[in-house]
This record gives sequence, structure tokens and C-alpha cells, in this order.
Amino acid sequence: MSMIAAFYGNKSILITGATGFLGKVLMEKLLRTSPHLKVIYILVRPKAGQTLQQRVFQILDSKLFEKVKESCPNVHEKIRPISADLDQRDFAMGKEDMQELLASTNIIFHCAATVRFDAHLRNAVQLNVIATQQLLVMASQMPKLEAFIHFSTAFSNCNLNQIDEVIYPCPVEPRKIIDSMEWLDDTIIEEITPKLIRDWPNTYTYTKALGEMVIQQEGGNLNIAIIRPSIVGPSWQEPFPGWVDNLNGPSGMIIATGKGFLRSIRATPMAVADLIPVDMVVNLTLAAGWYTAVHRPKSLLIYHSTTGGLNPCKWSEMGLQVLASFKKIPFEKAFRRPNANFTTNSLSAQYWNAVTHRAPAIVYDCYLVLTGRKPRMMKLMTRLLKTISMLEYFTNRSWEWTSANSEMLRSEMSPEDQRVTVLTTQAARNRMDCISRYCLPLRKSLAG
Ligand SMILES: CCCCCCCCCCCCCCCCCC(=O)SCCNC(=O)CCNC(=O)[C@H](O)C(C)(C)COP(=O)(O)OP(=O)(O)OC[C@H]1O[C@@H](n2cnc3c(N)ncnc32)[C@H](O)[C@@H]1OP(=O)(O)O
Ligand SMILES: NC(=O)C1=CN([C@@H]2O[C@H](COP(=O)(O)OP(=O)(O)OC[C@H]3O[C@@H](n4cnc5c(N)ncnc54)[C@H](OP(=O)(O)O)[C@@H]3O)[C@@H](O)[C@H]2O)C=CC1
Repeated sequence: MSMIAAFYGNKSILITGATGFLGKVLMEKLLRTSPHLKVIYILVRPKAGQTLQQRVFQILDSKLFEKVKESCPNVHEKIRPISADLDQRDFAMGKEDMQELLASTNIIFHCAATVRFDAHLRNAVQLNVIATQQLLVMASQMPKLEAFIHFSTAFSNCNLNQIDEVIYPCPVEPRKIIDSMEWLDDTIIEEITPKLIRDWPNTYTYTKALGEMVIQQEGGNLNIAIIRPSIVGPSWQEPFPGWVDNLNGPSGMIIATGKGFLRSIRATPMAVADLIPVDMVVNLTLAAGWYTAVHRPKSLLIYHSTTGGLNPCKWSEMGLQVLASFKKIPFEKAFRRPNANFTTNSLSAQYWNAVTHRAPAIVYDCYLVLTGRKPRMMKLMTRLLKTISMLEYFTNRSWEWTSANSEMLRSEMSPEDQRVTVLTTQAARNRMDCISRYCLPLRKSLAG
């Protein structure tokens, strides 16, 4: 029997961000492999027109949970949704809910975040820094808490090239940033954002770095671990190959390539595309939760969930694989035949944008107008080009992440866990397999 799975049996687990991409896969794996766990509390923010229960049922009705429901038909009884908005003081939670959480929680997985690169600094600080701080305060009042697992990103220090499993200080203390958000108005914040974030490319990566500092400074005696995944993609194996339900990171770009919208992207072909399948990130997370609770390491440990260090995959390889995959199984109703190239300098990128993106969009929109339909291609292209420009920072650089803690974790696992739990370092050996899986879900679950 897996020691890790057995460890989570009988536990009360709190997950923030359980309605998100990673949170859902984490919840699924916990329910599937540790069916005897006591309860999973999930903090869910209310959404217009949907009750909490409806949100949960919608998630459980998705294909992701099919396997769990086969083995555990009463799965919904294990999930206890709690209304909470992490942007609000005390998460706007009811008193009774708060009491129950404080009294019962054994393990916290903190996934909730804003992952938008263009988030206003105030919003990003609120969710990625202040909410983390508030959750730490709650955690410090939980007598049964055994481990607090925080999700950061491998790019929280993307202003460096070589990144170790340590917390690097930010130039301005998080406390000062939090204080300034209280009295500065939105316009001033927007004006000073570039000066504050300095060599970070966006507010997301910057506030994730601040969030790590808050964990280090205010974690007190809690048993904490930080997971730093790189670019999280569709599942490799679990619960089935190729599950994804969003267009973040490369997924949207791959669809745009398959549909024939995206023909050129500014990327360095030899730069490393550090993609990690979501199930491997979840495996590492659960193993880290087990290790943190059982072995109680003296200091906070950071685990890189990356693939490039062992067997790097380059953007050029990824591009070839994507195109080969769409050649084999093309999208229906594509705009053009999929064909894309990488350019390295901004002048040629501008040329290709004009020739292969904007010009065909204008021609197509004219055709739509002439045939009495609403033009839409230019709008779509403008959005696509905006997204590309935000991703360019990541497609033109390579980073080296060390992974000593992830390797140590693997060596501490039982032989059975080593057999069933594929962690990050092994992922790299299966990279081509992973990349081809990347295209699979985009056809299956998103292509419509
Ligand atoms: C040979 C070529 C091969 C291809 C290679 C590809 C290479 C790509 C490289 C990617 C590198 C990625 C690096 C990421 C590294 C950081 C990882 C993390 O830690 S962080 C974790 C990762 N975090 C991230 O990745 C976040 C990055 N993304 C963002 O921050 C924002 O999306 C944005 C600012 C870029 C655009 O904002 P905005 O313009 O406001 O647009 P919204 O987003 O609000 O979407 C509006 C609507 O459009 C819809 N739609 C979108 N895309 C597509 C599509 N392709 N199609 C169709 N539809 C699409 C969307 O569903 C929505 O619909 P609805 O709901 O309205 O109906
Ligand atoms: N995906 C990736 O490539 C990577 C992700 N990460 C990290 O992993 C974690 C999870 O990311 P991912 O699953 O992709 O992100 P998603 O955007 O898919 O999920 C974010 C989650 O946070 C919740 N959330 C956002 N705002 C609030 C709020 N005010 N109150 C309550 N809940 C809120 C969302 O709820 P709702 O459903 O209501 O919107 C959702 O459940 C993040 O910490 C991210 O930084 C790190 C590296 C890469």
C-alpha cells in the first residue's frame, strides 16, 4: 500500500483554489487514492447565478472525476464547500465555518492565486500576498495542523538565471508594499508598478515572490513547504492522459496554432520549454505534504517541480511536435493549415505579425462584411498578439532550477510510492510523450 495515500486517510484537508486547474486535479487524486480521508474543505467564492453546491456538482460532473465516482459513488459527501472570498478580511467566512476549519484541519494546500500576468498590482497583492498572510494567521490557530503546503511558481525569481530551492529577498519588504496598497489610489499604483516590480516581467511573478517572503517571515512554527512548478500542462497519465480545462500558458497558443491563427511567435528555438504535466505537480505536492507532516523538517523546504534540469526540451522541439501532432489529427474548421515559425528578433516578429496575422485578418473581416456577417477576426488576432507579447519573456530565456529537495523527497519514499508516484525528475525522461499529450486534450476538451 502507498504510504502517502495511507497518510491522507482519516485526515481533514483544506484546499484553497480547488475550483482552479491544479486544485481540481489535487482534489481528484486525493479522493481517488485516499478514499478514507475524512473531509476535504474547499474555500469557494460565490459566483453569480450559481450556488456553492452547484459549483461543486459541476466540477464533480466533469470527465476528470469519472474514475473517482466509479470507485466512490458518494464522493460529494467527502467535499465540504465553504463560502469564502480570499480578497476579503477573514475571507468573508461565516463564524461557524471558521470555527470548524480551525478545529479540524490537518493539512492545508494553498492553491488560490491570480495567475493573470496583467493583474492590477493591488489585486495581485491582495490575493497572492495578503490572502497568504491571512491564511498563515488562521493556520497558526489550528491545533491539529500537520502541514501547510503553499503553491508558488518556479518563475517567482525569474529575474535570476540560476534558481536554487531557497527564498530570495525582494528589494522592497512585503509589509511595505502591503501598507502602501492601503493608501495609494489605483492610478498612482499603476504609475509606480514598473518601478516597484523592477526586473520581474509582470505583477504575477512579482507578487508570488512577495508571497514566498511572507511565508518565510510570518510562518512562525508552522510546518511549511513551498511547491514551485514551472509551466503546468495537461496530465501525463492521471487520472487519464491529456486532461486540461484552460487556455493558460502554452495551451491557448497551441490551439491557435492548430486552428491556423498563429503563424509566428517570437521565441528562441534553443531556449528550454520547461513544461510539467499537472499530475506530476500533484504527485510532488502530495509527497511533500506527507514528508512535511511526518518528518517535520527543521526548516521550510522548497520543491522545484520542473523538467529542464534533467533532460531539457527546447521550444523548437516543442514546435515540431505540435505541428506534427496537428498534421496527424487536424482540427475541424481550421482558419488555415497549421504552420508556424519562431522568430528571434523583434523587427522580423513585427513583419510576420503584419503579414501572417493582421493582413489575413483584415482580408477575412472584409469578406465577412461583404457577405453580411459581423467582422471578428481582427478582434481575435489583437487578443492573440497581446497574449503572445506577454508570453515572449518566457519563450526567449532559459532558467536552471536545482532540484535537490525533490530528489531527496523521492529517496525518502517507500518502494511502492516510488513505483506509483511519478515525480518531476522522472518527468523529463518522458518528455516527448508529455509534449504529444499536450496536443491531445486541446482537441478533446477545448477545441469546440
Ligand atoms: C510552433 C508553435 C507551437 C506553440 C508554442 C506555444 C508557445 C507558448 C509559450 C507559452 C509560455 C508560457 C509561459 C508561462 C510561464 C508562467 C507559468 C506560471 O507560473 S503562471 C500560470 C499561467 N498563467 C497564465 O498563463 C496567464 C496568462 N494569461 C493572461 O494573463 C491573460 O490571458 C492575458 C493577459 C494574456 C490576456 O488577457 P485578456 O486579453 O483579457 O484575455 P482573457 O485571458 O481574459 O481571455 C478572454 C477570452 O478569450 C478566450 N481565449 C483566450 N485565449 C484564447 C485562445 N488562444 N483561443 C481561443 N480563445 C481564447 C478566453 O477563454 C476568454 O473567453 P471568455 O471567458 O471571455 O468567453
Ligand atoms: N498553471 C500554471 O501553469 C502554474 C500555476 N502555479 C500556481 O499554482 C496555483 C494554482 O494555479 P492554477 O490552478 O493554474 O490557477 P487557476 O487560475 O486555474 O485557479 C485559481 C484558483 O484560485 C481561486 N481564486 C481566485 N481568486 C479567489 C478569491 N478572491 N477567493 C477565493 N478563491 C479565489 C479561483 O477560484 P474561481 O474558480 O472562483 O475563479 C481558482 O480556484 C497558483 O498558486 C499558481 O500561482 C504555479 C506555476 C504554474
